[in-house]
Amino acid sequence: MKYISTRGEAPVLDFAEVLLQGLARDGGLYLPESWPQVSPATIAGFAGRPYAEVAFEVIAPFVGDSIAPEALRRMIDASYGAFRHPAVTPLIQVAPNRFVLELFHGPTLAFKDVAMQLLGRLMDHVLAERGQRATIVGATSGDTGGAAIEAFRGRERTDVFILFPDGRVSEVQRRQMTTPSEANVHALALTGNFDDCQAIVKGLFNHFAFRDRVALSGVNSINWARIVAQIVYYFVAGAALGAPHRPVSFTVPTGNFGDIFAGYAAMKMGLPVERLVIATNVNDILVRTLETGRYETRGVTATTAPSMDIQVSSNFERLLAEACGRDGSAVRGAMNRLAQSGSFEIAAGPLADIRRSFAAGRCDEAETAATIGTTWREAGYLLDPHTAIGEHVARAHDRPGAPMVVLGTAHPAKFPDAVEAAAGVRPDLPERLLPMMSAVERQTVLPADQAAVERHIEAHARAVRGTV
Ligand SMILES: Cc1ncc(COP(=O)(O)O)c(C=O)c1O
Ligand SMILES: N[C@@H](CCOP(=O)(O)O)C(=O)O
Repeated sequence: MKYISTRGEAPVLDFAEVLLQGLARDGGLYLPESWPQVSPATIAGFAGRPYAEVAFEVIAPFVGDSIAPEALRRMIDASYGAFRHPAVTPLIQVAPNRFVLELFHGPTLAFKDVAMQLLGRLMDHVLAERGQRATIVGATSGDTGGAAIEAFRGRERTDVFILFPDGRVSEVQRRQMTTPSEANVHALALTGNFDDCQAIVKGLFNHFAFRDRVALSGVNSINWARIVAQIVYYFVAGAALGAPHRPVSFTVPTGNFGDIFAGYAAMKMGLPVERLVIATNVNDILVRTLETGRYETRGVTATTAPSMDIQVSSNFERLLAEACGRDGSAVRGAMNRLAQSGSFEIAAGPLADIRRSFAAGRCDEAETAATIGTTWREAGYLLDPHTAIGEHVARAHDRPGAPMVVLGTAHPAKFPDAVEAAAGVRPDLPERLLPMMSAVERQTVLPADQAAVERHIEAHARAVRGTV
């Protein structure tokens, strides 16, 4: 399998290269040259099979001959063996036609673990085969950071630097990043918002001298391997609910558009999907885009669903590339306008194409709290604020015929204050995570400034390895 950049001007790469590269060198995001197809008979056969077996069948065509099949299978087994639920991503019915797909049974209680547990192992494997090291830099609005640190802590071939917005993540999220004591883990609290952190990460990738000096790699969903691992649970849920014989809809709490793009990929691979519904909080750039055809950034508002406090939604570029027939110059034009003026217009054809597969809805703070409260009282099920946003939007898009799956992206115990205020019950952290709540924290506070981040990373490389 080969990969091409959304902007059409970067080298065509194989899976292992894409895994280590993160962002393409033309500033774009990698996409597979074509979508592997999964036949209806294969989808039907996924029902009831162990998660790891389905994962291997879905992921292997994307990996091609970059990694030996036995090694890939071992890494998949180890990744999902670490989940605390035997089904890995169980489906819970919350209404006659609606289900929550619980994606938070991994080590850090968020859906990020599903991909990150595998990504850590894949990167380590490829680096070891090549005798290389990498510097991983990631931006987080709360969950990617903890999941990445958990996946890479103590690994000898990688240093991991996570940029998070100071004071804008929950205490549990912050402690997952600041309490690991391994020397290769670096939590950087930036005085800005998530979009500032993400812009700095992209800036580091576009500063080629720095990128090459530190052997920069990325773990955000700009890295195609993240998306690949997330495609699996769409097939697992779809098959459990009757696919390929009946279509299924998914509502996805959305920020950086990675998770829902994985659903789009599953659909392109043959999963019958009725609707992909984008659910946002008041940071609703994606809802406005679907309504008006104009992608326009505005200021970020802090909410009780901090991981979705995002305006620049990276993976939308992948969807735009698809809708524009992989026309790199059209995508480059849109991204240049976004950089220059903070907005771009989507032409009528591509917009109609996007609207055929996607719907969208927003959920404000009062609606989030009300949804947590009513779901607890009526269904006895405790939602975290991100999943509650999905549940609220899903209710408005529920249709008879196709079951609706809401992606449960985080465990309520990651956001105990918001959940307690809304439902009147305080969700408990699993016992294994309790020591973290009184452990010593270690973080560096930096301005939201690319040069300051570069200096910090290079100083570390000099101190530890005598290089750079
Ligand atoms: C709990 C939670 N829900 C939803 C999202 C949004 O996912 P995505 O950025 O893939 O759209 C995130 C962050 O990415 C998250 O951490
Ligand atoms: N919500 C995310 C933001 C980063 O998203 P990613 O999927 O691109 O890593 C977070 O919790 O950090």
